[in-house]
Amino acid sequence: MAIHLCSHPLAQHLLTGLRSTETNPQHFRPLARRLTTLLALEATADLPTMASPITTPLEPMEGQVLAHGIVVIPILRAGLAMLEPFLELFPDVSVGYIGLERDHATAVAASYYCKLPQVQGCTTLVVDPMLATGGSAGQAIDHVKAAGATDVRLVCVVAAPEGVAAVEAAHPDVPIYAAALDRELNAKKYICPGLGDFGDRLYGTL
Ligand SMILES: O=P(O)(O)OC[C@H]1O[C@H](OP(=O)(O)OP(=O)(O)O)[C@H](O)[C@@H]1O
Ligand SMILES: O=c1cc[nH]c(=O)[nH]1
Ligand SMILES: [Mg+2]
Repeated sequence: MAIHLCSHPLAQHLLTGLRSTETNPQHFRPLARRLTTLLALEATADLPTMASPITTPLEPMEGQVLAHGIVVIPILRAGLAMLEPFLELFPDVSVGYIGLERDHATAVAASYYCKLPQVQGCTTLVVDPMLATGGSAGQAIDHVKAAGATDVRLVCVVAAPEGVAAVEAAHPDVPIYAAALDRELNAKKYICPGLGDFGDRLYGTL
């Protein structure tokens, strides 16, 4: 499976807080932000750099800067929880938005919004905390590839084996970064043990 799991102990500590029913939206949001910082670093650890001549206060030297632009695309609405840490780490990023919502009965995601920046030549990070059936992530990746993205990465908090398999089958070139690979989907296509509906936990909706 093309999944990279974040091995940092802090990631598991933060994820445990997100999973607990005792965590209300007020505490859920900062936990999600802190965990995303770790995931963002993991998902970008191999970004290419290029030489940049600079002068320190002592002497000239050849520094290194990021070689390509970065695009971040949160899948609305839960993916919004993961945007801010990317903006803090990479202030130059361009941001696109893809709106997708699963039908409560069928769990099939329908698209309701798509606004993408220029993606050609950039590293495009699609961010969505939950990879369940993989329907939402697969559709989002279809959109960004149709816009010309080639280096595409998917960053999630919790993945289900079913979603990983679906993304890997449709987009074998797209690596997945997550904090956990959970056991399975239940009959309603929720991830178990999971953390419930991320969007509802984030925004206090039901
Ligand atoms: O892998 P899938 O089976 O497609 O499920 C994952 C999707 O489900 C959730 O979104 P939801 O449809 O609940 O929308 P929301 O973010 O607006 O709550 C989640 O944020 C993912 O986008
Ligand atoms: O477990 C799940 C599955 C899909 N979406 C969520 O927010 N949680
Ligand atoms: Mg939801």
